[in-house]
Amino acid sequence: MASSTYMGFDLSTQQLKAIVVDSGLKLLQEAKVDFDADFPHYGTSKGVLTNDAEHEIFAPVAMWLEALNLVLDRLKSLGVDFTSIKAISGAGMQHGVVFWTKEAEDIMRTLDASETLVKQLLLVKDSSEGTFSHEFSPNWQDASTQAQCDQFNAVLGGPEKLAEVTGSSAHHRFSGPQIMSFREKYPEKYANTARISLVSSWLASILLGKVAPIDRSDVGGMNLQDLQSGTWNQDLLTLVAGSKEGAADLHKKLGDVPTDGGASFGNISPYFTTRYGFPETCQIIPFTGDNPSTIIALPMRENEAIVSLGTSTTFLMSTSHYKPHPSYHFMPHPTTPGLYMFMLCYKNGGLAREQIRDTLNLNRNFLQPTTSTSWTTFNDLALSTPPLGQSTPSDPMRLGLYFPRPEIVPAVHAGLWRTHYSPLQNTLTTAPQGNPDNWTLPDNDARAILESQFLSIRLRSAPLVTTPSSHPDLPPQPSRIYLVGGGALNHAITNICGQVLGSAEGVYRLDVGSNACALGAAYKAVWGAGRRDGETFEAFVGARWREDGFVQRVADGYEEGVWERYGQAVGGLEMLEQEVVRLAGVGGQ
Ligand SMILES: Nc1ncnc2c1ncn2[C@@H]1O[C@H](COP(=O)(O)OP(=O)(O)O)[C@@H](O)[C@H]1O
Ligand SMILES: O=C(CO)[C@@H](O)[C@H](O)COP(=O)(O)O
Repeated sequence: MASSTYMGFDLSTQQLKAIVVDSGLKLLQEAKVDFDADFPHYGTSKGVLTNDAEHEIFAPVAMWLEALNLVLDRLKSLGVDFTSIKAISGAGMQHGVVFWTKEAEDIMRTLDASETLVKQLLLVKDSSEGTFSHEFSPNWQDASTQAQCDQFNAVLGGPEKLAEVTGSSAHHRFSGPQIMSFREKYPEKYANTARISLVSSWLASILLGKVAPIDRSDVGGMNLQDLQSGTWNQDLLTLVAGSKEGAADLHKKLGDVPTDGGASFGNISPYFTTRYGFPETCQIIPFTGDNPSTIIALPMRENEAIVSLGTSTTFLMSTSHYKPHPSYHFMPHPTTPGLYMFMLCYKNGGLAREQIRDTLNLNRNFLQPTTSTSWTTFNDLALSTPPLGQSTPSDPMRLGLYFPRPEIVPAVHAGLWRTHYSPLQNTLTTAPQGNPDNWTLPDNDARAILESQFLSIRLRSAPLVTTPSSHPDLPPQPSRIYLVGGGALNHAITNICGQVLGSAEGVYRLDVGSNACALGAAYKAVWGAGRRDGETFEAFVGARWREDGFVQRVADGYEEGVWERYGQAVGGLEMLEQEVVRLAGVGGQ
């Protein structure tokens, strides 16, 4: 009999990825579906659709259904033996919600394995029939819910109080404000909604054949749960539902949240056993958010950090200290009670870097300037430019903010600002504007955008980092930084990340497969199905983890002199942000 294998999914902005590992955590196979490239008929760009007039960003649920069939077909053609898959878990981009009709579970129970999911589950347009009461899922980049966020921030007595209770102040993308906006905009569809899933629990539900509970960690991206007690906050439910009676109904729509992140939801649905050959006993282990799943792709220790360089940039730490603040997020840890995930999230990550790359390529007049996606010019310029554009430490520092989309941190409208900061006088010496003197455009942007992105992380993570225990002589900084996501493949990005943020033991890249969230999900499946009574995720994975095969050191991290110079620049960045918020007005997130 073949030995057991485990599957992990990641349903992210631009792709659905699936991987298979063995019980020793070894990666066996992986496959992906790229939404824009594989499904041009949905008309998405970078995985989403937009309604610019209302700042809405969303994705078609049907596209994800089609992707699930296709990614499994692809694994099959790679030779994956589905009969040995003992358990499945997964990750979904955070905050997005899917609305189910009351007919949904009946329809899911009676699926015909010879037909595709999309054909059988799709909404029957403008009626309550079908599985989904709304054909789209709001995306985390959506910025349409300012009015709802204002009420969220007010209802408990201010953004600080909301952050203390739910782990975050109100954010446009968070599920609570999104559900409230859905009820106000589409009251009939809301009334036709029997259940509400997050993206992660939605994918688990499809595989399970009934609506799966929301995950203990992903619930931290909703602005709805009291994280300390693990219960829905009644004032917030009442706000979203519009009345006290509505709050009880909303509670039913959301369901209860189990506390054990490893306890099986049950067996896989017969649709998948018949169509793909999964065993009837294959377990569905709770699916979590993509960021919580990323922190379990590595056995993280105190004072270590992950920088995830995907469509969004996120900075993640695992900590036992719950210190909520309106400008960042705390969420329950996906596997381990008593631990939390600290997170900073930036909307302008990979796509903002790509925009500078494309301008540079266009400017160099490459053979096919408009279609070149090569990072060579970007990297050469980033690495050949001195830190902060300074020839000597007394020169003004070049600092920029690159926000093609409204930003979360700081919460500000879209825009592009460049300036000079004098560390000696502690002032901005030129007004923030698009094109200042002594700034060679677009060449100087390559280094400046990377510095700006990492300086923002350094500014906001400072309260969380301590003196590395392995290097007690060094100033407070992460002991180690692990990079994951598409941008981690880029050596200019990895080097500049280490120079700005430090990292006593160096900068590492996760070197297993191409996707950390899917890997974390697969590890959770192995743990959920294989743990002994009371065995923690850390102990279980730690016993199977091999540093030499799983991570690679890609940059030095702390460089004496350079790190200190970036320390001065942090003050300049903070000043630039304040000035930009003053000029452009709060409006992002
Ligand atoms: N060599 C590279 N250098 C810089 N960025 C890269 C490189 N390869 C991929 N990327 C970036 O990675 C991003 C996708 O990363 P990924 O982790 O797959 O994202 P997501 O999970 O959000 O779909 C793209 O926006 C792309 O710009
Ligand atoms: O909004 C957040 C976190 O709060 C994003 O991190 C999303 O969870 C999706 O990120 P990608 O993996 O698609 O970059």
